[in-house]
Amino acid sequence: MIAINVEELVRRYKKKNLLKKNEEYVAVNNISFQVNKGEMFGLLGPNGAGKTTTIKILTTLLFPTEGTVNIMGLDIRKDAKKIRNQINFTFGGERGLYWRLSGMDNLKYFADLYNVPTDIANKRINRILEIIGLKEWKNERVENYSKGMKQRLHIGKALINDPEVIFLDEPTLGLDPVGAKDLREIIQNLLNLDKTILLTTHYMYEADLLCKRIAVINKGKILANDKPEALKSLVKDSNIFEVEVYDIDNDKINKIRNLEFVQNLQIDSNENSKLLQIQLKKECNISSILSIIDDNGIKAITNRRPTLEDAYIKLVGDGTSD
Ligand SMILES: Nc1ncnc2c1ncn2[C@@H]1O[C@H](COP(=O)(O)OP(=O)(O)OP(=O)(O)O)[C@@H](O)[C@H]1O
Repeated sequence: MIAINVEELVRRYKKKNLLKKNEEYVAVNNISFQVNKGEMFGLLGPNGAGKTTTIKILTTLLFPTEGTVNIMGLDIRKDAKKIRNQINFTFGGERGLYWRLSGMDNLKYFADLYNVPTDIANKRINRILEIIGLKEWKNERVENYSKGMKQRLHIGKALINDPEVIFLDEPTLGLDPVGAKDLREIIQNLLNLDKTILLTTHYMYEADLLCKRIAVINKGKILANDKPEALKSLVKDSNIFEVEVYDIDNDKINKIRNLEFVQNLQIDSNENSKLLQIQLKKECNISSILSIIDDNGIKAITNRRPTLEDAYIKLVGDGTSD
């Protein structure tokens, strides 16, 4: 069964610039995708790609400009109220919880909002506290929770109406590696409860680990929609060459980018160094790269197999062109 069906969805915003009153900005530009019941589906894309706009439409918070959306067979335009009973969502960040209440009282409050009968709510809340690993902390005020615990409570909040479909917008944003790992396990376990999940994330590793299928979205359009393995095969014929240098100027970077066997170049800047991640065709001449950066103080060189992140960079580009 199809849980989420999106067809030719378009969302335009009026531009905020007062001088260009009637100009519109297309945030979601004719996208279509389906998510099967019980599946975890990932929506990946850079800032401003249109992910949050899409989720807001799917959760009935924003009206679509064009196109159709069905959630559990219900039409987003006609059955928004019924849909709201079958879905829930988290929009990351720390807002939306009552910090002066305990975790348990937060959940009780949200159960009330959904009119869950008290006896069912009590059982459900106990179960939720187990799922999100906050049983021992249930009477502690949320203001004393760590960021990871707050995010777990957000997931708990999203389970309070026992929804069929859950939308998670960047659930692990800003968490430390251990907090993020714990949360990923909790999210993974939601599939055992037969939930359908639509997840947005900036972390490729996370999408690769959790999602059965992934749509890569950029500038409002879907560039690819496939299993992680299939996306990775987009870069199976390339090699990733990583060079860490103390510093490098734009001229040299452009010289490397223009080498005929260089498919992509991504730079991660740290305080004391820059990491160049260079996607190379199979047939390449590494020494010509090294001769360009020879005098820049090379700290480290590695050669590695491509990951989902490399496939993503190939699809979305490295941010140098518009
Ligand atoms: N209310 C609004 N009015 C005008 N433009 C908007 C509005 N909300 C979003 N946009 C624009 O629509 C585009 C898509 O935004 P959206 O928030 O959906 O992207 P996103 O993929 O979720 O990005 P991020 O990862 O940064 O959250 C952006 O260019 C954004 O500036």
